[in-house]
Amino acid sequence: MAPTYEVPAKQWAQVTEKTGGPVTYKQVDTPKPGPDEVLVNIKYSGVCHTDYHAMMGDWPLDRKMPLVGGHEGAGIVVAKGELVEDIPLGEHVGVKWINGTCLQCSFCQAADEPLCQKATLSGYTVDGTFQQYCIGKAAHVSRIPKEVPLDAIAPVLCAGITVYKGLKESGARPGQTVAIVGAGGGLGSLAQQYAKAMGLRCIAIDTGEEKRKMCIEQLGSASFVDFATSKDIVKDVQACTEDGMGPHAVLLVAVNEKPFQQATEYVRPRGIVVCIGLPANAYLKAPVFQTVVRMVSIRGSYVGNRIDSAEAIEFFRRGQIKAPFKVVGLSELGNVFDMMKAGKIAGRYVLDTSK
Ligand SMILES: NC(=O)c1ccc[n+]([C@@H]2O[C@H](COP(=O)([O-])OP(=O)(O)OC[C@H]3O[C@@H](n4cnc5c(N)ncnc54)[C@H](O)[C@@H]3O)[C@@H](O)[C@H]2O)c1
Ligand SMILES: [Zn+2]
Ligand SMILES: [Zn+2]
Repeated sequence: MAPTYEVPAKQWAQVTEKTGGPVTYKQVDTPKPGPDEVLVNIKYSGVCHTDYHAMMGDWPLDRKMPLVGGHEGAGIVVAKGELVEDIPLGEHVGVKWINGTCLQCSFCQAADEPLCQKATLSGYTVDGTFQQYCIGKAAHVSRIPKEVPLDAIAPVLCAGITVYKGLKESGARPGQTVAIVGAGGGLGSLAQQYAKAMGLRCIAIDTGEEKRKMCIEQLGSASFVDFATSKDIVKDVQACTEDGMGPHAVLLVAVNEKPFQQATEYVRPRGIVVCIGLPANAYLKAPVFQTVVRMVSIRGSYVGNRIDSAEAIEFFRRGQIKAPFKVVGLSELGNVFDMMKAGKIAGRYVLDTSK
């Protein structure tokens, strides 16, 4: 028999009350699931740079306010609506950025649900995972096998899915080289592990000794270029490839505009530049002549669909994804945002919602 759960009327949450923050740790009402929704007791939530952008109002996309952010939530289904038949109470699930979509439009029909115009976004247009109890559409929560630890899988639910999808979009094939720009952060650290599991060689680009060490010694990148000390990024990145012609693909997961202007210069002829990071007010710029005669492609990649999500979790379950993360209490989100703003986080912070 499926277990039953007692759900408290009030719960702890981190709430953004106005653009620019800060977040306030306080008790709020526990939400109730609608007919096609589940209520998830979030045990752990990763902190993605997107959550910081959401608090700051960095993007030309409306969000709810006040807002409970967070979209890397891992937990247990403790209640569900009457239409939910295939998810038993007690199931381990993940709440990701795409909280729900219409399932009817041409994008949803083609399994391109991140492009659904009616998509609801966790921690952005609906309250997210920086709380103890969070709502997800049953059709969109990700199943997490019971043997997978909920703290370590949390960052996979946005960062992992997104870079896994981005690597697919990069067209890079086993044996080829991909540059990861922003390699020391949450997306970047996972990108190196997925790339390695996919048989790719990585050039990590970020700054500082701690991140260099993590990328080379823990995450298995072949080389590291420090963007802050390099005198010529283009030359230095190209020098990391055997023939000096540059990487076959570039994954841009940095939070600054500058590398978005540089990547087309060092990518290999016929290479693909995949834009994933979303710095505020940023533009892409590339020289037309070199882009044409070197046959360079530039594309965007946005989270992943449900099967990308399931595959990203399965890579983790098989033991192929080991990226460093630090666990602190939900009450400490404000400090995590401060470190994030300063670029001081190597890997990911994960919040324990019980503290
Ligand atoms: N497209 C998507 O679907 C998607 C999904 C999730 C996150 N994002 C975005 O991806 C970005 C990264 O998120 P995160 O959580 O990994 O952030 P993070 O703060 O953990 O990491 C960002 C890293 O970029 C590095 N960086 C800054 N300037 C750089 C430069 N000039 N060159 C190289 N590296 C540089 C920083 O040192 C840091 O290590 C954010 O903008 C986030 O909103 C996009
Ligand atoms: Zn749709
Ligand atoms: Zn995210």
